[in-house]
Amino acid sequence: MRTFFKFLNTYRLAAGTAICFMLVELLAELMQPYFISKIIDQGIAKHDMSVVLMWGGILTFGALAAFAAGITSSFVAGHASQSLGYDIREALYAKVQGMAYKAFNRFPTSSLITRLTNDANQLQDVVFMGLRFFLRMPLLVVGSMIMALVVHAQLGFLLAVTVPILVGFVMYVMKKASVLFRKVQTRLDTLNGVMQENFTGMRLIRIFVRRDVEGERFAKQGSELMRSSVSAMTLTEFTQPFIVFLMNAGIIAVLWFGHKEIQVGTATLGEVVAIVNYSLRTTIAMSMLGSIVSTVSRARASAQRVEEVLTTAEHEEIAEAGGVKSAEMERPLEGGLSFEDVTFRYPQTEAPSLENVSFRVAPGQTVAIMGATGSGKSTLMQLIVRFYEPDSGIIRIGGEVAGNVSLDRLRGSIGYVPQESLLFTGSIRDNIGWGKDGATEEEIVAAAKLAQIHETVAQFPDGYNTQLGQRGVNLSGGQKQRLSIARALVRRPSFLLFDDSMSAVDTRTEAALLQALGGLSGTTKLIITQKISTAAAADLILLMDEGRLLAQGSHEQLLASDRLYRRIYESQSGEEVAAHASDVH
Ligand SMILES: Nc1ncnc2c1ncn2[C@@H]1O[C@H](COP(=O)(O)OP(=O)(O)OP(=O)(O)O)[C@@H](O)[C@H]1O
Repeated sequence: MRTFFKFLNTYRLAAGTAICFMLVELLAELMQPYFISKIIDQGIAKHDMSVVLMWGGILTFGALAAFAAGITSSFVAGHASQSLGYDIREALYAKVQGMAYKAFNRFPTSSLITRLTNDANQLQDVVFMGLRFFLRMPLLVVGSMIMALVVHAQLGFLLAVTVPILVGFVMYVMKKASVLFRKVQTRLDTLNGVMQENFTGMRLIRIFVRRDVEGERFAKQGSELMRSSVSAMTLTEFTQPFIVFLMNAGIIAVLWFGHKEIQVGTATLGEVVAIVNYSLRTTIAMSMLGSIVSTVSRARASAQRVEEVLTTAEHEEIAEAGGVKSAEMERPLEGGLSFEDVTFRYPQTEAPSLENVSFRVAPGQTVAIMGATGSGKSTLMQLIVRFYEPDSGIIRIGGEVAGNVSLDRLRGSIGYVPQESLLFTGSIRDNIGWGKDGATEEEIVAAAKLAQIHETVAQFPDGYNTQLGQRGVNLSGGQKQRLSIARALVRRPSFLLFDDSMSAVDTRTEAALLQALGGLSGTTKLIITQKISTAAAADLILLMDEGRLLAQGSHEQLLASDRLYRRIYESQSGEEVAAHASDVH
């Protein structure tokens, strides 16, 4: 809650204004039953029209004042709450963007989305409700009690007894509901997670004919969300009828005793009407407490969830303040790369994913990284881009210790092509140009040519303006891979990292691509691959197994010295002969 109040602090002036106008509205409202009692007792009972007109005029003025103050208060409260919602979403977004990769992995994407949308909305709602009703309702209740006691002490006492019992009850419900609403929010996260997986995996679900199974999974999560929502709502909704019931019993008691008091002359009709009126207003205020309880309970759960993200301590180093970068920071890293006895294990993992790995790559060289799945190839790349820091050992990039280079400079010198190509909604030009701020048309076309995708793009009716659907659905796997290669190449980086990102590219295109990359003499290239043909063309091959570097050397050296490499070579050379034969036909 502390973080939430920090956000609220920015709007203390608006909040104060909304509360002041709300108090004017409240005061005008509280005086109304009193004025009505005057009209009845001093005007109607005594047949004095001038008194009726005078108090009637005051009553009308009071009602208009309440109306105007209410609208102003609502307007200011609305503005403050929407702005606060905006601030919370912005802060969450910035936090998530800057979060260290290992911390980011702790929050499922769907949960982060729920926190940025649903939870931020809950906090926005609670501020509006808070400024408009939280203070007004208790004040209306207390004010009505005081006014009832002022109007008639004995009858007012009835109201004064009922209210504290109800307040105690409401507090109890609020505590219970908070726990239940936290459960609702977690269930919503899970449901969003299932939805996200379902929509992104739509093709797979259809091909595997898993629609029924996935439908059931969705229905199961949906019904769990419904069940926990129902139990939370039941608790809060039960409070309202209970409050109304008790208050109505109080009103009956006021009417009963009021009737007796009027008979013996210790109370007037106007006084009884005023007390009933105050009781009715208290009933309305108390029954609104039900929805206040539910809003506060949800907001408490949401505030905790927002706080969890905002107080995450692990973040990447902050980008240079105000975007002002010195020439030194801007200067790209150039040269080779080395690992010196590097060991790394993922957080909460026992076995190291990289163990005592050492190798050296000269500037401009091409390195092929091979190994079985899970042998640590991608991990090695994640350490180069500093998603994680090594537990021991040193990584040098461009002659500098990677950990000492600013992230902006380090990553600005790298072109990275991920295992799964991820494209954005927009044109092909936008997607390639995304790799470099202000990339020119020539740079985009040159990158596309290098990535062997230019001819394909040129054949599209809209060329580089072709719009890509969500995640590039209207492209083939190989086309997507080549586009994401072009996106990395447009940066003209000093280092290129390919994380098994040519798997969907056919052999002939891959050969052309590798030849084109060979021409980038100033760029150091690291290519994770399963193909001997790619490895054979590299200056250095790293053969990985269970996080260790089994062997390293050129194709010829490894053929001569390493049994595993020879086995892979032999198993693939048959395939290559077959592939070559099919190319010829
Ligand atoms: N985020 C993570 N948290 C914990 N362990 C991980 C994480 N990512 C990978 N690992 C583990 O680290 C080891 C190396 O994984 P890595 O992804 O580097 O393998 P890889 O050689 O690239 O495999 P593949 O060829 O299948 O992509 C594996 O045992 C894997 O289970």
